[in-house]
Amino acid sequence: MTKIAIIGAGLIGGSLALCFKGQPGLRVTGYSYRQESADKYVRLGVVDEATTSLEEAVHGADYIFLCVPVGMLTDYAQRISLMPLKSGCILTDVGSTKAGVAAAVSTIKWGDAVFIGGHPMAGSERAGVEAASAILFENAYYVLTPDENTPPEAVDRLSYLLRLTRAKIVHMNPKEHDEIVGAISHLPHLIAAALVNQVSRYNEGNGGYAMLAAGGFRDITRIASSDPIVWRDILLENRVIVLRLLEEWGGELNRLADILRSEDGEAISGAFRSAGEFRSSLPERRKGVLQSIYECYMDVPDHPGIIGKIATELGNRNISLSNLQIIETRMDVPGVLRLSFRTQGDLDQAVEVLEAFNYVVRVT
Ligand SMILES: NC(=O)c1ccc[n+]([C@@H]2O[C@H](COP(=O)([O-])OP(=O)(O)OC[C@H]3O[C@@H](n4cnc5c(N)ncnc54)[C@H](O)[C@@H]3O)[C@@H](O)[C@H]2O)c1
Ligand SMILES: O=C(O)C(=O)C[C@]1(C(=O)O)C=C[C@@H](O)C=C1
Repeated sequence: MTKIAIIGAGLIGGSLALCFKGQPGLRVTGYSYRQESADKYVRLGVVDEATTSLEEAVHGADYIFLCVPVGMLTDYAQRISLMPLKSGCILTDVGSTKAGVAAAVSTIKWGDAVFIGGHPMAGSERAGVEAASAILFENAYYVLTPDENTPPEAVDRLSYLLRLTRAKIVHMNPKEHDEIVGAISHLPHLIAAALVNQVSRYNEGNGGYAMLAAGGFRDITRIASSDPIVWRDILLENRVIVLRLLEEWGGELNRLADILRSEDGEAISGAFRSAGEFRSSLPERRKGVLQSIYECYMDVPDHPGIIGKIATELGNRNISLSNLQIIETRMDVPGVLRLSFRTQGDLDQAVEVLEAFNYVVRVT
């Protein structure tokens, strides 16, 4: 039996555990610092067994996944390095920052064990084992950060195990990782939190802000609900890069303010045009729980029964809607409806049908 120890089976650790549990020849042990959580891991069927003893969790393990907040990773790595480990054991982490941990673990004596940094580029604003999902990583990128001293055989072995996540493994240098992920993940989380807090302050004086907050606000701020401790640690760890990115973000905002001040309509539409072009060129994840969404938006007149009519027309053609949301609707202007589908085929067919009914449809 191959033993996999998951240290902290929250959203990410629990999702990894679900990818491995029940696979032939694999046995998954969860570790939590709290008995209550360890019991929950077993009750929810995320692991085969769970313990609050770190030593017991890592004893005889072939793979150890450190899935705790970034600020605790080095401490856990150090403690584990002092415990008896199985020869050839591979330790890896899932932390959202890579350079700090890589530097810290490079000073640890691992004996026969090997440490390989890792970071699955998938997640959500939810936290805890209840949010874990076996398909979270499907088709996402999974970054590994081996260095020149990492035995290629160990990288191959870890990559082979990770095939069970159905993620796409890529290798990257920790510093480059932190620079890129700082811009595409850490900065956006800060911006989302700042925007929500700004609006929340306005709302204290006038509840209309929360009342009218519709699709646009919700779309850009979903990640503001992310776990406070997880994000405290990520941002503190990558602060040098994030502080520079924030300065550059300030520059972007100043440029936008300038063109607005000078009422330069061409420059404003240019900003949206170039942003839209880059956004549509982003590679899409074709599967997976969080991003298996193929969406279009359509303007709908505020007629009673219009939504039922749209759903019926699609249903009559066997086009399955996975979600339908009214983003905005007022008596005097068309509302916006967001239609979500599980496959590109359903989306394409739906657009064809809706356009045949003369609806204006936009695909994101
Ligand atoms: N949330 C995401 O979208 C995402 C995506 C990729 C990687 N990550 C990384 O994954 C790691 C875990 O994040 P998550 O989103 O699964 O968070 P989570 O809160 O769902 O899970 C964190 C786990 O750490 C444990 N933990 C918390 N405090 C602890 C303490 N004081 N001592 C011991 N264990 C403790 C919790 O019990 C839980 O099992 C982090 O390093 C994070 O950077 C997160
Ligand atoms: O989809 C989300 O909610 C996420 O926050 C996932 C996300 C990201 O920013 O893309 C967050 C942190 C990670 O380390 C990797 C992925």
